Amino acid sequence: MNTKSAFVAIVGKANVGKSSLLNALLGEKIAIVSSKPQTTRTRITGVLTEGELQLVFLDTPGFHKAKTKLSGHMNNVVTNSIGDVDLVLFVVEPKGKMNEEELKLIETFKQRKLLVFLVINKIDLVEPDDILVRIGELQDLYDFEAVIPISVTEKSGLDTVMEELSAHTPEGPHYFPDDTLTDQPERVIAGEVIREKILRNMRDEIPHGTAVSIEKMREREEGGILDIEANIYCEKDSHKGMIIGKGGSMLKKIASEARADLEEFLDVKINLKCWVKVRDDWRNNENIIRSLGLKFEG
Ligand SMILES: Nc1nc2c(ncn2[C@@H]2O[C@H](COP(=O)(O)OP(=O)(O)OP(=O)(O)O)[C@@H](O)[C@H]2O)c(=O)[nH]1
Repeated sequence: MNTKSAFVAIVGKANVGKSSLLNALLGEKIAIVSSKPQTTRTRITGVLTEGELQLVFLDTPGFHKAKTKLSGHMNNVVTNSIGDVDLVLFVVEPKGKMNEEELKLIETFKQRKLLVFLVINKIDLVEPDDILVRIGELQDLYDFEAVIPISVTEKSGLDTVMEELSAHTPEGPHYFPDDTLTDQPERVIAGEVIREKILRNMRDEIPHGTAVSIEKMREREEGGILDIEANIYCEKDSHKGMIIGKGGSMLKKIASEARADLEEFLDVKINLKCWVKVRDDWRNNENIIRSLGLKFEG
C-alpha cells in the first residue's frame, strides 16, 4: 500500500473553534500524544491514521506570539524547521471583521506560499445567505485551496474537511505507527528537522525523495548528552553522493545545522550521527515504511 502523510496546522484567532475542530476530526481515532512534559514542547496535538493516510496535527507552529521563554525558543525552532507544514486549516468566524491577528496570519500564508483551506466555522449561527456573503468577503484575501463552511457543533462539513486534506496529502511514510500511541514525538521532530535541512541545503537537486529514520535517541546517564543516530534514505546512488557532498561537506553541514536546532529545541547537548542509504523504492516498500514507523515505538 502506498502511504501518504502530511503535517497540518490548525490556525485562527482565539475562540473560533480550533480545538473543537481538531477533536471532531480526530474523533475516536485519536492517538493523543502522551502527557509527558516534552511532548507538549513538540506541539504535536494529535495523529490521525486512516488507511493509507496519516495526518499529524501541529499546534499552530510559529503562528503565534511567544508567551514564555520556552515557547519563544520553540517558535524560532519550529518556524525554521517544521514551520513548513504541508497543509493549513485557517478557521474563521461566520461573520465579523478580520482582526489584526488574522490579517497577520494571511500575511504569513502569502510569505510562505502555504496551501491553506479556509474553514468558516459556526455556520449554525448564521443564515445560509450570510454564508455566501462571507465566502465572497474572504475569498479574495488569499488564494485559498478551498473554502469550507462547517459547524463543528452540528457536525456538518467535517467530511469535506477530511476529503480536502486527504486529496492534498502527498505520498510519504507514516511517521507514527498506525495503531500505536506514541510518547516519542521528539523522534518525529528530529527526523523532520534533519529532512528540512536536506531540503533547504539542496533545494533543487534532491526533491522530496528522502526520508529520515531515527535509529536511536538516548540520553547518556552521565554528562547530559543526547545521542541521536539517523538514517537518511534517498532514491539513487547519485543522490547519496550529493547528500554526502565533497569530502562529506554537505552531510556535515546538514547534520550540524540540524544539531544546532535540536539542541535549542530539546535543550540538551546533542551528539548527532547521520548515515545516507539508498532505497530505490522506499516509497513503495512496505517493510521500510513499517520499519520507519516502528522506530517510533517507545
Ligand atoms: N455555535 C457554535 N459554537 C462552536 C462551534 N465550534 C466551536 N464552538 C464553540 O466555540 C467556543 C470556542 O471553541 P474552541 O474549540 O475552544 O476554540 P479555539 O479556537 O480552540 O479557542 P482558543 O483555544 O482560545 O484559541 C466553544 O465554546 C465551542 O463550543 C460551532 O460550530 N458552532
